[in-house]
Amino acid sequence: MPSQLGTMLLIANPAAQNGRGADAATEAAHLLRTAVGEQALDVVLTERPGHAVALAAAADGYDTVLALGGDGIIHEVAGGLMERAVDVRPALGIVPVGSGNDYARTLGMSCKVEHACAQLLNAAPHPADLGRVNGHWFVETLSFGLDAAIALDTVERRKRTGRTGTILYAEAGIDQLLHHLDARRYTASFDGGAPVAGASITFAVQIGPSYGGGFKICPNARFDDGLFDVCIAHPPIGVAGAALIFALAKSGRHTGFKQMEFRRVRTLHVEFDEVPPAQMDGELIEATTFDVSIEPRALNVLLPA
Ligand SMILES: Nc1ncnc2c1ncn2[C@@H]1O[C@H](COP(=O)(O)OP(=O)(O)OP(=O)(O)O)[C@@H](O)[C@H]1O
Repeated sequence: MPSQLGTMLLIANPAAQNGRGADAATEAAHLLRTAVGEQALDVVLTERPGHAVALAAAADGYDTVLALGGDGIIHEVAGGLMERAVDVRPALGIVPVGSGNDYARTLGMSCKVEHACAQLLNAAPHPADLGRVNGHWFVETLSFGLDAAIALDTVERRKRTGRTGTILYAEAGIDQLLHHLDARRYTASFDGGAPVAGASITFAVQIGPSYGGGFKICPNARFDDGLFDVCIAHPPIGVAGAALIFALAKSGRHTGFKQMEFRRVRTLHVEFDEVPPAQMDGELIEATTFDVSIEPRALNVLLPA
């Protein structure tokens, strides 16, 4: 079958989803090669964190680069592709094999390898916005506070207890809600406006709607509208209130609470009193000051038909 995707490079994280990435890469390579021919697809497995950035940056001669893994590997591949000049920048496709899969939700990609490959074979490129924070690119989410603390807690907890998946996230979430509902003081300037001082429990800067493994924190965010959607949860929020807001945020029904502030912006400068727990596409970022800007329609991504 002829493919519109041209020559493809599949960059796969064998360690994604606790090691399932390796088998998923074999399955995806078989399915794609069966459809497009042996010659049209090269496959490379990442060997360490950060490796996918270099692999994508060096993707000479490919029309399409596919990232197989979780949001972390998509983040790295997108960052590498953005190091390439625009006229030699392949389109990005994703085969979601992660724990959170937030970008997959935003793009409408299936988390079943077989279905995702079928979607890719019929996909069309569409320009997507990317975010930039302190020199790093991100595809979906940047956030400070509670959800970032949960994400970071899972890493330590996974090592300590060996737990994975929903149980791991539920334990980390309950622990953070009960014991670490910290308000963090910040000063923020939106679109170059006058600085605004405030305190936040969670402060999310979204390209698409999804963060934290499927929470629709900014339910109306669009990944191609040239704007960030910002959601700031202000104190006071008690444990019961936070649990309710989190439960409702799963389906984006938390927006009416008076503690929630929403904005749409192109740039943001935010300074915290001390280093907050912070994540971009699920990866740790450590700083007290964050300069954030949107690059509209920066990268062609493959969207299911
Ligand atoms: N070969 C490798 N060995 C160990 N870690 C790797 C390797 N290649 C990449 N990584 C790192 O693994 C981390 C997680 O990757 P990824 O997001 O693909 O999977 P995940 O954690 O299962 O999914 P999610 O981000 O959705 O939770 C990233 O920080 C990435 O840099």
